[in-house]
Amino acid sequence: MSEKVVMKQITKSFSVNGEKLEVLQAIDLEIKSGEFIVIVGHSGCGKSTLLKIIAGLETQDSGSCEMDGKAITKPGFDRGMIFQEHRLLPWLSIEKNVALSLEAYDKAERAIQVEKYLDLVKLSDFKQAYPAQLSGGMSQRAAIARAMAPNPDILLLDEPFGALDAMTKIELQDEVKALHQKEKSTMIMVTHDIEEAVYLADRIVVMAANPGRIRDIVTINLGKERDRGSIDFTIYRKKIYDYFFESKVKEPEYVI
Ligand SMILES: Nc1ncnc2c1ncn2[C@@H]1O[C@H](COP(=O)(O)OP(=O)(O)OP(=O)(O)O)[C@@H](O)[C@H]1O
Repeated sequence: MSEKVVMKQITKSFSVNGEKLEVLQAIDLEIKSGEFIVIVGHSGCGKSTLLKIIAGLETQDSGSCEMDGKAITKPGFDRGMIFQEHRLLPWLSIEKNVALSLEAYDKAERAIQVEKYLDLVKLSDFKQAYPAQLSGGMSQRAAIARAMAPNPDILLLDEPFGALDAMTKIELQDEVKALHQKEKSTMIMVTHDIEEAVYLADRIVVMAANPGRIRDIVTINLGKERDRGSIDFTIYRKKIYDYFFESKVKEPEYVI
């Protein structure tokens, strides 16, 4: 696999109430084409800022961020982004919302892509519905279809399932996982949910806060089909959990 994204010595500060807030410090990260990367870390450690730099929505103060060897300077259809809230336009039907990301396509191709992705996220029967007529999970599925329809090389997911109930979240995790395997796009997700991270990631980037920096990168050697109840899964979950919380229960020794 070749490198899709290469970040070198990224730093980023914001000015808050006249004070300089150092948000990202010396971030070095290489993401391979087709990888599923999940970023975890305490609230405010700079996860979304990192994602926005890859999206071209924020610019680093120093260091470089490249995609396929070219500096990222602005957003583009080669990167799709999904947020915690679906951000669908309420006055457009679901199919028209999805078609919005397909400006560069001609009418016939646009219709094919809309059909394909609404089918993949199981919303074909709701293409003429409006966002207010969909549940939270369905709206998020529509947002996934909209982001994936232009065939982006990279899908950036910023806590996409954070506002969903537990059952819907599990269903959508499986759908995103299936899409990743089918479409072979590179996926970079931010989450607070450690189980979600272990379920989906090829590698988990563990961040530390103040300033935001990479504390560790954990490769998840669990294959593609993962059982949330297996011992190996539980060991990984605890390994990630232990980066953030001191365990009060004495666990048996484990080695990964
Ligand atoms: N545009 C901005 N202007 C000023 N400060 C900002 C801006 N964007 C982010 N920040 C600050 O940068 C820090 C990191 O924000 P960021 O959203 O990247 O963190 P996060 O790890 O994604 O947090 P959370 O998990 O709570 O979403 C926070 O203290 C935030 O207040």
